[in-house]
Amino acid sequence: MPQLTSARYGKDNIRVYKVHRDQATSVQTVVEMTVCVLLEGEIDTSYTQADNSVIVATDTMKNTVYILSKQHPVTPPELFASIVSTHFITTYKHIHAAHVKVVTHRWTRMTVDGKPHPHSFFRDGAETRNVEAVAREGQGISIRSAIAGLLVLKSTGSAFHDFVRDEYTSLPDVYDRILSTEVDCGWTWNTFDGLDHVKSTVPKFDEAWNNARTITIKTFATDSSASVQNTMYKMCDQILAAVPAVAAVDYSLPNKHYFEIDLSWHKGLKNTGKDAEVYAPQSNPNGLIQCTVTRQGSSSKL
Ligand SMILES: O=c1[nH]c(=O)c2[nH]c(=O)[nH]c2[nH]1
Repeated sequence: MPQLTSARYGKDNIRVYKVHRDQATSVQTVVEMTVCVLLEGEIDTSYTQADNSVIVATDTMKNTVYILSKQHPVTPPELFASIVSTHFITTYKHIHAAHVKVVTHRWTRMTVDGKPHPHSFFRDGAETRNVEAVAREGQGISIRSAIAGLLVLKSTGSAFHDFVRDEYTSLPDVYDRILSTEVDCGWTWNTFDGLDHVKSTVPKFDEAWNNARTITIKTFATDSSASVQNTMYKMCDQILAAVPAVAAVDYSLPNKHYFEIDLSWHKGLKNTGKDAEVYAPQSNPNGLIQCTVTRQGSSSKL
């Protein structure tokens, strides 16, 4: 007999734009986000017995996201994701968990003639602010906040040497290399009792995002990097110290390689080692280095 061992469904890629118009100043502020809602609960019969009576239509989920966007603040995203996920577990008795992911895209205010423009914005990069909230009946709300898609590069200040060397190894020790990665940095909050607990934490969410972003950028730039592994661990350590309400910090960093090009075959042109100036950026394969760091004495293990 087959057995349904896990079931979750919902609406992905719900795109929402919300504008706030300040009547007094005529300054407008915009938020654009992409939302995913996935529900769990007593929905097995919809899969096993064609019982649609337990299905909240994914179209209804989309409508709900629009309506809640109108009725509530959409920032900080930690609050909005908690509002949406709590809505689903409190509105439908048979829905016991709601996973809500909110990806906020950048619309940065333009500066025109040295002044912030009241209603014009530009997309300054593919970086997004991501939040995943899971409201689970009787178990509160768990939230992971993240920075994703932040592309960074340093042209020196990074080395990689003294790694395992055996008959499979061809990579030379490098004492000065280019380091580039697309940052995916997440921080998981101590579990919230419920929506009121999230509401009382609102001022901390933007502060944590700012701290994580500043620490990531500053450490990337200033660390004399021995490896991606060591540099990312230093970032985690500082974020844990800066944000006490966070239980764990995680990074996933692709190592975007830039290879030297030997041009000596062309009239003895010197372009390797200390003479290297022109490099070949690589798309693949790439290293992928990940870690999660928690506080000492915490029970969670890697
Ligand atoms: O920082 C690095 N970590 C590695 O594990 C690794 N492996 C590799 O080939 N280059 C690098 N660089």
